[in-house]
Amino acid sequence: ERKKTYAFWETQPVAQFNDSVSTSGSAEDGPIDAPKTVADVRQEPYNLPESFVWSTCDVNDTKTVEEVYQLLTMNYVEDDEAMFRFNYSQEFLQWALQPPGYQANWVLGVRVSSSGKLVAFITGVPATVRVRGKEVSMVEINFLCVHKKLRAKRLAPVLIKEITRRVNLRGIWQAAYTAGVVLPKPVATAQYWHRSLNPKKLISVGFSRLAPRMTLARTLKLYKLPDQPQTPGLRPLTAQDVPQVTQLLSQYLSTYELAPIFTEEEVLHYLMPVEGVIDTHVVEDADGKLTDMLSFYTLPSTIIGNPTYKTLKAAFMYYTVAKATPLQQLMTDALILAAKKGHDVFNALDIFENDKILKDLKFGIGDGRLRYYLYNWRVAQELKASQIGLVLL
Ligand SMILES: CCCCCCCCCCCCCC(=O)CSCCNC(=O)CCNC(=O)[C@H](O)C(C)(C)COP(=O)(O)OP(=O)(O)OC[C@H]1O[C@@H](n2cnc3c(N)ncnc32)[C@H](O)[C@@H]1OP(=O)(O)O
Ligand SMILES: CN(C)Cc1n[nH]c2ccc(-c3ccc(F)cc3OCCn3ccnc3)cc12
Repeated sequence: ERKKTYAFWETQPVAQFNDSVSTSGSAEDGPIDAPKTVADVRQEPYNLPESFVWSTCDVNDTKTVEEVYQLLTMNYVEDDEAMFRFNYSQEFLQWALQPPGYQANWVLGVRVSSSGKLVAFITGVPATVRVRGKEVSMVEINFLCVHKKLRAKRLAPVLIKEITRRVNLRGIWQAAYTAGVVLPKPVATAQYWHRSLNPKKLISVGFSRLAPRMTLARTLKLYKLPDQPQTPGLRPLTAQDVPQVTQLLSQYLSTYELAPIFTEEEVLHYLMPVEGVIDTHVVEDADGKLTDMLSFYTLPSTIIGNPTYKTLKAAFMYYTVAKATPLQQLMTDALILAAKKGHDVFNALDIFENDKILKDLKFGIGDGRLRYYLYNWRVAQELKASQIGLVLL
């Protein structure tokens, strides 16, 4: 639901709900804040409440990434019924937080001074994002987390202001982020959908329910998939494919109003397969040309309080380009590959052209939405989900 007042967000350079609609309609897209230089940026860190200290977290350090994992696995995002909580793996965090150009001091934690216990976290990674035709250097903000015992103490605004300060010190003034909650002010709202891969487990953990007048046997039959992908020439991405895939992906992403601009180094980092983290396949034709690609990432959820099953293994649709192959066929292969790797469910947003194929591929609509936000960047017009070509982890 939408709050009436946002005491913190009303102080920030973000579009507000009560912003007067530009009558002239000619309002250009652009920064909300007056231009600043690095010299204008506050030099000292923001003050934390007594007994807390800032602590940059090196996720390459085994002990530190374990501490980050423990904080998130117990205190990060839950679904609305508090049945599931995201359980990002340590390998996933190392992948997500160390793309080309990453800044160590943008992986920001808060520790209890006396015990050293990690109790809050927020991260930023660099990204070049095209917004309605304008290329903007940004950070993607993610993994904002405050320990359950420290909630509603206004710690989040301090974390947000401090990471903003650190990013500004590097001459970056915009950010992109997504959230399930409504904040001032979404640039787009996406709906999430789920495709059952292991209906028996999903029903037994309460993720899905047996449809009316459906038996379990009939349900298993409904979601059954072939054991092997169907598209000829489908194979895992290799490093040699990166130049071609960068071309293929960049051309496709340029058709969206909000999308990343990837260098070859970023394509190598974000799409090179990492076991249990990111899976990318390409379609190679008879002449050795790459005509399509599909990718999904693995993000399990803890099943809160279930004695039999501990984890729900979910695949999340990432970047997919269907050029020579019909999108429906390519996505069916993604489902087959995810099922083959033991995923219980395949999640997707109704961004890209996904709304055309979700129903035919037997996705069911989810119980919530993911909102897209920009910091210090006004867009004259909210975007439709189908104009979004950006996936945040
Ligand atoms: C130029 C660079 C700029 C970089 C920065 C860009 C901006 C980046 C922004 C961050 C993007 C993160 C993206 C991301 O990580 C993906 S969204 C996932 C966020 N994390 C979770 O949901 C984990 C579980 N929840 C928690 O850990 C806490 O509830 C959190 C930490 C969420 C809030 O802690 P708390 O103890 O429950 O609350 P207080 O400390 O008392 O603070 C209350 C204030 O926080 C506002 N709030 C609540 N949830 C928020 C959310 N998801 N984004 C932004 N703001 C959020 C809320 O509206 C209120 O402000 P208001 O008074 O105006 O209403
Ligand atoms: C994106 N990234 C920033 C993580 C993140 N934060 N907040 C969120 C709210 C929804 C989704 C989401 C995105 C796509 C999807 F198919 C299902 C989703 O959530 C299901 C509900 N749920 C929440 C937790 N466990 C289950 C992600 C996120």
